[in-house]
Amino acid sequence: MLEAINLSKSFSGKQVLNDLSFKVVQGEIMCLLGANGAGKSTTLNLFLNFLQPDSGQALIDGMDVHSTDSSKDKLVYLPEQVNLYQEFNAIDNLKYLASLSNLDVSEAQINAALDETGLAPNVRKQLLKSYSKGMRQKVGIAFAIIRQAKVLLLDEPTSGLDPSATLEFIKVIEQLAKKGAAILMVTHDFYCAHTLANKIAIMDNGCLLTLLDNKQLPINLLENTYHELISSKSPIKQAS
Ligand SMILES: Nc1ncnc2c1ncn2[C@@H]1O[C@H](COP(=O)(O)OP(=O)(O)OP(=O)(O)O)[C@@H](O)[C@H]1O
Repeated sequence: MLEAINLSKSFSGKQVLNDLSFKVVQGEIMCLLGANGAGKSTTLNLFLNFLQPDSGQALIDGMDVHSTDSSKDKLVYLPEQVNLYQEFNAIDNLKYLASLSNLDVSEAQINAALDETGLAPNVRKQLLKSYSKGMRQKVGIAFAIIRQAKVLLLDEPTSGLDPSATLEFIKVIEQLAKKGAAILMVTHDFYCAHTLANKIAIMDNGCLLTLLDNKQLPINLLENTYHELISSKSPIKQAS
C-alpha cells in the first residue's frame, strides 16, 4: 500500500508540492493527471526517495521511504523511457536485474514473466538497443512480475506508444493490479487513465485539486472536469 501524508516540497523557495495526501491500496490503480509542472513527477520522486520532502511522509506498506530501505523491496519504478542495459538481451537484462535484487530466477521463470507481458519469444535474445519503447517497457514490467512488486510507480508509460501497444500495456497493468499490486501512474493520457484507474487525482501547482472515483465517470466528464479545474485552479473536495 502507498500513502502520501501531507507531503510538501519546495525548490529554492518555490513550493512545488503543497500538503498532498492520498492513499492507494493493494489492487488499486490511481492515476495522477495534471498540467506540466503540476508536481506529478516530484510526487513519484518522493516515493522513490530520490528527493526528501520538506514536510509530510511518503509511506509504502506503512513504512516511511525516507527512514527505511526495506520499503524499496516492494517497489518497482518504470520511468517514461525504460532503457535498461542496451548491450544485453531481454533475458540477460532480467537475470542481471534479478541478481541485483538477490533473486534467484530460472530462465523458465523469466520467460513465463515475459509471456505475461506479451513480448514475442523470437525477440527475447535480441539486444535491447534494437527494441522499441513498447518492447523495452515489457521487459520492465516483466521485472515487476518477477519481483512480485507490491507497489508499481509508472511515469507517463503510454506516451509514444501506438494504440495497440497502449491496449497491451493496459491489459498487463490490469493483471498486476488483480494480483494485488498498488499502482500509481502519472499520465497525460485520458484514455489510459479512464480505462485503468480506480481513482484519478487531478493536480495543479503542487495541489491536489480533486480525487475522482473513476469508475463512476464517463470519459467526456473526466475531460471536462480536468479542463474546468485546470483553468479555474480551484480545489474541490478530496475523496478518501
Ligand atoms: N530538481 C529540481 N530542481 C528545481 N526545480 C524542480 C526540480 N524538479 C522539479 N522542479 C520543479 O518543480 C515543479 C514540478 O515539476 P514536476 O516535474 O514534478 O512536474 P510534472 O507535473 O511532473 O510535469 P510534467 O507533466 O511536465 O512532467 C516544476 O516547476 C519544476 O520546474
